[in-house]
Amino acid sequence: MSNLVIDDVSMRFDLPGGGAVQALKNVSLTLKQGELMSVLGPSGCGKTTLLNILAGFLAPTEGKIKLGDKRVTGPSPERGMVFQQGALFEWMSVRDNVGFGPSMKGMAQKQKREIVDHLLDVVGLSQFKEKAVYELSGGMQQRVALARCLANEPEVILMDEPLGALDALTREKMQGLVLKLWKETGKTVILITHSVEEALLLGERLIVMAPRPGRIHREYNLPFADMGVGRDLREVKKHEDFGKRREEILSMIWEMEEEIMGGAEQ
Ligand SMILES: Nc1ncnc2c1ncn2[C@@H]1O[C@H](COP(=O)(O)OP(=O)(O)OP(=O)(O)O)[C@@H](O)[C@H]1O
Repeated sequence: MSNLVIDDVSMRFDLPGGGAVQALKNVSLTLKQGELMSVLGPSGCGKTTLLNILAGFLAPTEGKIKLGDKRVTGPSPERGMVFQQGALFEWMSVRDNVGFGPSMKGMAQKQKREIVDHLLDVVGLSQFKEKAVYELSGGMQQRVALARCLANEPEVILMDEPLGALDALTREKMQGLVLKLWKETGKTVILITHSVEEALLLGERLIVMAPRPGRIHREYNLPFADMGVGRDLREVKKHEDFGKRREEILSMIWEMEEEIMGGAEQ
């Protein structure tokens, strides 16, 4: 069981013209294997910076990240990333995109085919194996991105606004798919979103971050992700507590945004 530990992480960006931005300050958090956490917060509070540090794309200026016993010092297939869009190989078929990681590992053709077929079945794209990525809709492309990430057998899946570019209906379907994959695979998942509803639906833990410096402002443990597995998510949204939490968090973020705007106008 590999816990993901964020241990007193701070990140400062030195600016070329002098000065610095404190993007994160003293962020600490432990995620148990298999936990699903969503991250919300106003623009500039350090969400993407935190995800990039977890992915190993950035080294924190202070503190450390550990996955199990291992310290994170760079990117690795054990921490898979799903971006908003544009991270697929457009000219390759769906099958080759999903099989890319296993190919890089030198996996035998037969085993690779089995893994790819299974994952395309899981994400509902078995009929589209031979299509080129550019022939698919945005929602289908994100299904490919999820399958491609899973093909690397990551322990942790990091998602940066993975559903942000989709229309409302497709987004809702994909939220259901994320819940299904989370439950079926037992992976640890961290998902950044700008949507309060999505964060409530897709976070058994939810953190709200605050800016200047980027830090954890509030943390919630929520029942809605578990409730939503295999269910119509619209039913979950009708839950009385869902509405209450949505209003509470919306007001919290609204106030932070107002403060930022106030600061910017001075
Ligand atoms: N490479 C960089 N150099 C300088 N400043 C940076 C760099 N990357 C991020 N920042 C700054 O760090 C802060 C946090 O940025 P980050 O992109 O992590 O925020 P965010 O919460 O993901 O924002 P958004 O919701 O708008 O995507 C911002 O003030 C941003 O301008």
